[in-house]
Amino acid sequence: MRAAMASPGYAAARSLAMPHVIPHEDAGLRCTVAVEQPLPGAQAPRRRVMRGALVLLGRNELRRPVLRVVGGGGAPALSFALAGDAVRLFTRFAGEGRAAVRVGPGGAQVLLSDCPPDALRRFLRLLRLKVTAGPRGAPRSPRLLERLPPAFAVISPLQERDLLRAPGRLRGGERPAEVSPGATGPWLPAPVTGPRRPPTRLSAEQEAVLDAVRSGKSIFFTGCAGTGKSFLLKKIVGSLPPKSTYATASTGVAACHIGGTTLHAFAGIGSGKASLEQCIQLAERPGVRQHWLACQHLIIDEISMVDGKFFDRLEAVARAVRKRDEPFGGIQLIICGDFLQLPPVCKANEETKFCFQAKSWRKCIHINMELTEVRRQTDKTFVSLLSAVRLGR
Ligand SMILES: Nc1ncnc2c1ncn2[C@@H]1O[C@H](COP(=O)(O)OP(=O)(O)OP(=O)(O)O)[C@@H](O)[C@H]1O
Repeated sequence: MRAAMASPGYAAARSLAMPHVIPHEDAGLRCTVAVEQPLPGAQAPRRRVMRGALVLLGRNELRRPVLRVVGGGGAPALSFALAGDAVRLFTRFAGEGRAAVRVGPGGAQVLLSDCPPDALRRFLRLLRLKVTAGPRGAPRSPRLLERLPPAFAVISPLQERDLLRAPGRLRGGERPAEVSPGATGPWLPAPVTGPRRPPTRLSAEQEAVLDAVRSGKSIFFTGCAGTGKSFLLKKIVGSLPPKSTYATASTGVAACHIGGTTLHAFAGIGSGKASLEQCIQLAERPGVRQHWLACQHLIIDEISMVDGKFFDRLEAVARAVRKRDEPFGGIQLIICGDFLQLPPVCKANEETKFCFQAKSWRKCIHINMELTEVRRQTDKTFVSLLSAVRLGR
């Protein structure tokens, strides 16, 4: 319940102040939506783009699944009755936060982009299963409804009966299978082949960290080796909008693990040892500046190896380039690492500071959390030995 309340869909629906459309975690998605509707006689479809729209999956008064798109600025919502067999999903790029839903034989398409990939996958799975399990025999001409259906209700969470009604190949597995654009035949995707891995669930303490990230506050979380810091970071990356999220780490190897880049490559200020003015100039180069401006969520893994002075320099550069006075120029920081592991790399006789000793650390980090449950080993004696070594005992 806590996770559902913290979900983007839940928050988005609350902000609409529409108590009857508060979705559970999977039924609402905040993203950019382009609606393309073919016009009779016209060569190009009519296209309408809505940024920051809320996409809801619900049912109308006939209990048929409906996809509703609520744009900003008080524009009327668009609702599409999902016409059973004519619905097609294009999910090849779901991992990059993009997908398309062709809503009926008329060819109208709802294109979703800049979605948190994990939320998008869950939404598509729910849509696929609910449409499959819903009443068969679609209305003859599925259409864009002119008026909101009087009885739009957010669709219920997946229940056992939905799974039982769905074809066997859709029942298990969290991974949405892919339908390539232009594919013919029934809209249902090909079965996922190969051994099915059990779905991985976050532990309660990992879930609490994810909730804190979703609250929008800047967070540092730590934990000894094997507590699932990198595992959780991947989940965090998957829960944030791709266009404004930058996953970085102090080293290339750590960056690879979370599918990101190094913090130095992102920042574009070299070692950061030049004067602040020079660093700002470097960060304002084309190609670097765009990243600084687009970034809303900056993830930094293996923070123990980032020098405190470099962190202070980044913080000052962020405020200057983004022209915002808030700490780190208003970027949400999601920082992870274990200060009892590797320290910052430095030359002989060079003085270094850990990041938590940086002047700007306290004003930048709002929440500190610790993961305590070791997930890599189950042998308790070995885990306590490792813990003693970590603490230098
Ligand atoms: N919730 C979970 N469910 C299943 N497996 C998990 C979970 N959390 C972590 N793991 C597994 O535990 C192992 C250790 O996780 P991970 O490498 O993320 O730890 P870490 O804290 O980053 O370790 P290190 O500090 O050594 O890099 C991995 O094999 C990971 O897949």
